[in-house]
Amino acid sequence: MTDFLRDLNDVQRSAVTATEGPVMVLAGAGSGKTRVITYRIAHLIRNNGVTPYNILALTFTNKAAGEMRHRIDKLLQSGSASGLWIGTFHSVFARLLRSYIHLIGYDRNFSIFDSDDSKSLIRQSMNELGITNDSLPVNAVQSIISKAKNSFILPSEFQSRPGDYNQQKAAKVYELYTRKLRENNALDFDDLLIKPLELFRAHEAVLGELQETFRYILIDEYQDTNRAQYLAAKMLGAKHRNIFVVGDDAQSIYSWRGADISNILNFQDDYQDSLTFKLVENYRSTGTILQAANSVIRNNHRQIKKELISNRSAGEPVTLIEAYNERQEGEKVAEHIRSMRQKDGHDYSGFAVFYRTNAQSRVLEDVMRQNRIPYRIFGSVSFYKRKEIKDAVAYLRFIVNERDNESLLRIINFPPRKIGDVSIAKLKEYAVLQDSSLYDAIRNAAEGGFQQRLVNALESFSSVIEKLKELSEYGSVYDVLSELYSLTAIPAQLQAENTAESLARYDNLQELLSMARDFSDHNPDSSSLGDFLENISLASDYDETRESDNYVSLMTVHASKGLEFPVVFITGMEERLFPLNTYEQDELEEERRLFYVAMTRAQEKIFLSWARSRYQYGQPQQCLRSMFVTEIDASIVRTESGELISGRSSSERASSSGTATSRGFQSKAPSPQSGIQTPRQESKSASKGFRAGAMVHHALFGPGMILEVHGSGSGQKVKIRFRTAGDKTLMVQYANLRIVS
Ligand SMILES: Nc1ncnc2c1ncn2[C@@H]1O[C@H](COP(=O)(O)OP(=O)(O)OP(=O)(O)O)[C@@H](O)[C@H]1O
Ligand SMILES: [Mg+2]
Repeated sequence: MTDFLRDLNDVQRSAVTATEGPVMVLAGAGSGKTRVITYRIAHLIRNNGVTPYNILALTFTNKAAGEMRHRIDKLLQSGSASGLWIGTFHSVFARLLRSYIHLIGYDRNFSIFDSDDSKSLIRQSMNELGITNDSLPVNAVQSIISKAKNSFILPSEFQSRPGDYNQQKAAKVYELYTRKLRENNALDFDDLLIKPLELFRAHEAVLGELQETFRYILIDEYQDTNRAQYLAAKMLGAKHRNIFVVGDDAQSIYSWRGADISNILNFQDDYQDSLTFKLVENYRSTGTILQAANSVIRNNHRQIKKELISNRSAGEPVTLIEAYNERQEGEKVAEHIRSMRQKDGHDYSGFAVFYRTNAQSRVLEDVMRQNRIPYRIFGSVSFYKRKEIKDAVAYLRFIVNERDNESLLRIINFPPRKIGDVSIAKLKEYAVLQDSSLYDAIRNAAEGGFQQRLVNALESFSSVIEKLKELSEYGSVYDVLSELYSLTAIPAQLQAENTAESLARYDNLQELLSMARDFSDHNPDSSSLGDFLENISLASDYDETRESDNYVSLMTVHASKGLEFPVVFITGMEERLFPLNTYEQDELEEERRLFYVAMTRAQEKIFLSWARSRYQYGQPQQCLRSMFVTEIDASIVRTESGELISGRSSSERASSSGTATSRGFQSKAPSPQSGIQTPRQESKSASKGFRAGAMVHHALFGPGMILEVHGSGSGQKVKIRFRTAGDKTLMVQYANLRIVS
């Protein structure tokens, strides 16, 4: 046994050394689940002599994979982990598909479409089917298709399912969209998960080979796997059955993406002989932080009871920041960062600022900039989603995959070559007539009877492509990209424009060039364009961080999963923001788990902030403090001046006297009860407004949220969760309830 196992507590060590057969670790935040995976891999390699190539480790982000690899290398004190399969489901499966996808009718050089590309293809499909965005929004269709894919329902099956009119229309789009993806030789993100399943089912020999390769499978954040991921893991692990999963049901926050918490609950059913370990000691956070997190998550009904105790001292109380608007909220956050830096000597990198929705980041970002606090923002418009980057990447993608019409259409007239939509439509027709690809039609345009002007423009385009293609055969990614810049003069144009925006875009293109150089330097063996593109396609918003930099991290709560920071600010603690508009109990519980995730990222100190007024939907809205704040044990929460907080805030009092309007009155989707109303008007229509999820106020019990509504008329009863008084069922007729929002 090697020394490093001493860095683990007894249960962790048992989980690490129980290497054979199915094992699950079910444990709360910060209890060392990720650490156990890391050590287990090191143990398999060092102490059990397993070849790294036979180990498959699946993490939630590429960054987590990188860190894990780095730690394993450190534990083994050599490069002996090379060959290890480690990455996200998406990246590992993309790698597998590069080897085998020809067996199910794609070329190995397939493109990976991001969600914008896929939306554009769905829009095209809808157009062709004569379905307008007004009758059925493209976003809705995209989400229906994605859900179907994640549940592993193929178009044919989806079409034969009974469904309402919209479902049926979506089913048609799904079918055409699938066909178009294939024509483009492209996969969307969901395909990266389901194509392997298709492959495994159709080609048992391939599955057998992979089962043999992956003798040990380890999965982090198992609570957030969806059905396709679950099935894939199960199939790959079926032979050796050395499948090791770690997770925390209280941190399941991706059900909107199809994650299925029952995967964790079913593990024991699937593997009757499995071992389960529970880790109860939290090494990350102070006692106070855990007390705060535990007091909140206790309000969820659906959870596996787990114990979590801190092995650290109580530490500092939670500080609640109250601001009059979102700008002051940001200012206060910046002020606390500045003063804590001076007082406690934290680096900027010791601070993280979280928000529930991306829209909140703009003001926070402004404030950081104005206060000269270095920051980095994750998850808004990610680097790779910027127009100039997408344009350059589209060129690269097209060079690799000539059938990628999405990319082709993006670049054919960029920079402008006077090739308009009408010409493109004609070219498409010509391609169909010739039974050729669109690019072949372009190359043969001279024979197609098109105007000479157009033929010339197309020739100038294809000559750029052909030159770059040739260069990509022997040149590095860096060479290809610099040649692209010079042939198209895109950066030069931006520089010449000389506006703040164009210069920022110029800088981004230069950044892409440095990345290409970096990539070529770090991957001398595989510096192919295809690999570079794969890295780009699979980079997620939260992967953009660089270790050495010293900056404050700004990110959504979703992006914070698995991470830890000494000081955490959770902003926008307001009703209808965090928790976000929720009407269903399930959704509220998911919001609460999100809040739990946010709090448990903190090691030393949590700040919660909220604004009494916030600009939303184009106008300032009055806000109520989040019910989640009240759920935290009041004894450990202090105001900025160090006082205990009272159960209700000043604005809640204001609203109960009928002077303030709540943001909640203006809902995004117009409904009979929407529009700005005063609480007084609202209470007149009170009986109509009683619905699960509505916030109400009771003279005696104070604020609460309706969980269930039973009956109607004079017999109507409602079950309400009061913030301080707990759950009560009341008769509407007598309860004198006022609907707050
Ligand atoms: N036995 C231990 N001794 C010292 N430190 C530990 C031990 N176990 C875990 N830690 C530290 O505690 C912190 C939390 O561990 P880790 O990130 O593995 O927890 P986790 O269960 O994966 O958390 P999350 O649920 O948030 O993903 C890390 O900094 C880790 O290094
Ligand atoms: Mg973890």
